[in-house]
Amino acid sequence: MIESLRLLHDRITGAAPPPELLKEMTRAFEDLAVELGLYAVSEREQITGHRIDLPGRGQALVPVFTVDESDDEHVRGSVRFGRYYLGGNGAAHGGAIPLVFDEMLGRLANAGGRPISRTAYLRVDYRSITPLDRDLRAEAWFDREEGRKRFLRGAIFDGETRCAEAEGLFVALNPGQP
Ligand SMILES: CCCCCCCC/C=C\CCCCCCCC(=O)SCCNC(=O)CCNC(=O)[C@H](O)C(C)(C)COP(=O)(O)OP(=O)(O)OC[C@H]1O[C@@H](n2cnc3c(N)ncnc32)[C@H](O)[C@@H]1OP(=O)(O)O
Repeated sequence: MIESLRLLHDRITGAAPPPELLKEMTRAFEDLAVELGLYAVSEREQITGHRIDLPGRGQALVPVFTVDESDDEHVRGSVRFGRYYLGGNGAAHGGAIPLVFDEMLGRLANAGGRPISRTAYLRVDYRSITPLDRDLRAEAWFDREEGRKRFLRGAIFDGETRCAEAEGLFVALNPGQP
């Protein structure tokens, strides 16, 4: 379902259907929303975002980061920004790129049985445009750890071109901290 939703996001962004079809589709979306509303659950019970076995954890917010290899200190994989993430002129939106870094760095920060941490800051440097519809190489790694503070870094490449890089601080939560 989430795969279909991602495709739909891309197609909606890239289409200009005639007004009659737009009306028809809008009604169909509204009907779906009403039907899904009948099955609303709490955050704990929801499926999206909680299925670590599914691409993108089964959520449609963040472009899917596919892991090729990983250990407790590094992760290497690929990411592809579809049309939905267009900023302008073929380049990914500057807000979509930190989404991917937060996901990659955040997942790594919490990997290896470490206690859950939250992002305290995320700094992103945009080195070159990040093109849409291309498989980009993405990497994240642990820089250092100081008590509850975990400093991680990451980068996204298009071939040899460094598109963007990030540094994040993740702070391990104290017991009972939301
Ligand atoms: C995580 C969810 C898990 C869900 C599980 C689903 C299963 C899937 C598994 C995995 C997928 C995960 C993939 C996604 C990951 C995404 C993660 C996010 O995006 S989290 C949302 C955005 N972040 C917030 O909402 C934080 C809001 N802020 C806070 O809650 C607090 O400020 C927090 C926890 C960051 C720190 O607060 P304090 O009260 O616990 O601790 P203090 O004493 O303030 O800081 C501790 C140390 O850190 C430094 N520090 C804190 N913030 C700093 C900052 N912004 N810059 C520099 N230093 C900072 C402080 O100076 C202090 O350092 P000194 O010990 O004195 O050396």
